[in-house]
Amino acid sequence: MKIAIIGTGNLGSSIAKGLIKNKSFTSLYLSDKNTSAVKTFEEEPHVTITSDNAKAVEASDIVLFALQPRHIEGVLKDVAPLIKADHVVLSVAAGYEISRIESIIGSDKNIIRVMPNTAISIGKSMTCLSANDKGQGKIELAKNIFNQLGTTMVIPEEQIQAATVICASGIAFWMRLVRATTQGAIQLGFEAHEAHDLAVQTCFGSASLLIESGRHPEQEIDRVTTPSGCTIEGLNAMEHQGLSSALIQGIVSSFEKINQIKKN
Ligand SMILES: NC(=O)C1=CN([C@@H]2O[C@H](COP(=O)(O)OP(=O)(O)OC[C@H]3O[C@@H](n4cnc5c(N)ncnc54)[C@H](O)[C@@H]3O)[C@@H](O)[C@H]2O)C=CC1
Ligand SMILES: O=C(O)[C@@H]1CCC=N1
Repeated sequence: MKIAIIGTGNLGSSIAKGLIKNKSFTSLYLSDKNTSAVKTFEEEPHVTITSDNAKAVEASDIVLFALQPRHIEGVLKDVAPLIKADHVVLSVAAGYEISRIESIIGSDKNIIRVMPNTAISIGKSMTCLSANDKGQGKIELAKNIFNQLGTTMVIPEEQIQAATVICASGIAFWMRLVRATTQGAIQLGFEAHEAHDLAVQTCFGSASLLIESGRHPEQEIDRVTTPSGCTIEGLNAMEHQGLSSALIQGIVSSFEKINQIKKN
């Protein structure tokens, strides 16, 4: 596969790292106005670092646009004449609908919206995919790429905005929970690095329990909350402070922010 990533910032460089780790390409062009984030990859075999988007598009079959929503339109317009019917165009831009991409490069092109997260750099992304009519024929190709970098789910485009919040922004939400646990552990007397290690491994164990058991989180909570014990005391104190409600409100606020981003 000959892949180009246009925009190698936080997410583009994470995807590049995952692809390079997996060696899942015959050619990988990494194009950005500022290539500092991917300089470390320039010695990798079959990887080309460039600031020439057109060159990257012309050299590739799959073009992934990892640009901020406010920048993607200009770049799409620049390279539109170079995008052929055989190209597979992938966009990770939050709130930037397929219809807007089609209005620039045409609805006769293979277009797939991809919503991964930064865990893609270590092959642990939850990636949601949604294609236009022409792109339906390439959805298996996209699944093959992103299933090597984590797990995928094909969803209707109407759900990509929610997937952005749950799966992409979700990394930051879970990181904040880990950080808060670490702060609590420090208050209880652990050194910061010890607190971090305890919090991270417990978080990893919790997620692994759910993945491997297939059980509901509350079933696992019931296995921890000894009657009159410390766990239920802590959980109820958190809920009295609005823990679940705060998380849900944050998710909804994040979703609503994307509506504003769409208007830009
Ligand atoms: N960061 C994340 O965890 C996720 C981000 N996204 C989406 O991915 C997109 C990128 O987000 P980030 O990586 O966080 O942003 P970023 O700002 O870190 O990266 C964007 C890159 O685009 C480059 N760029 C800007 N104009 C360019 C041009 N004309 N030609 C070439 N490169 C150009 C910038 O130099 C920058 O390196 C956004 O649309 C965001 O909504 C989606 C899911 C997760
Ligand atoms: O925060 C943002 O807007 C982007 C989309 C999801 C993660 N980062």
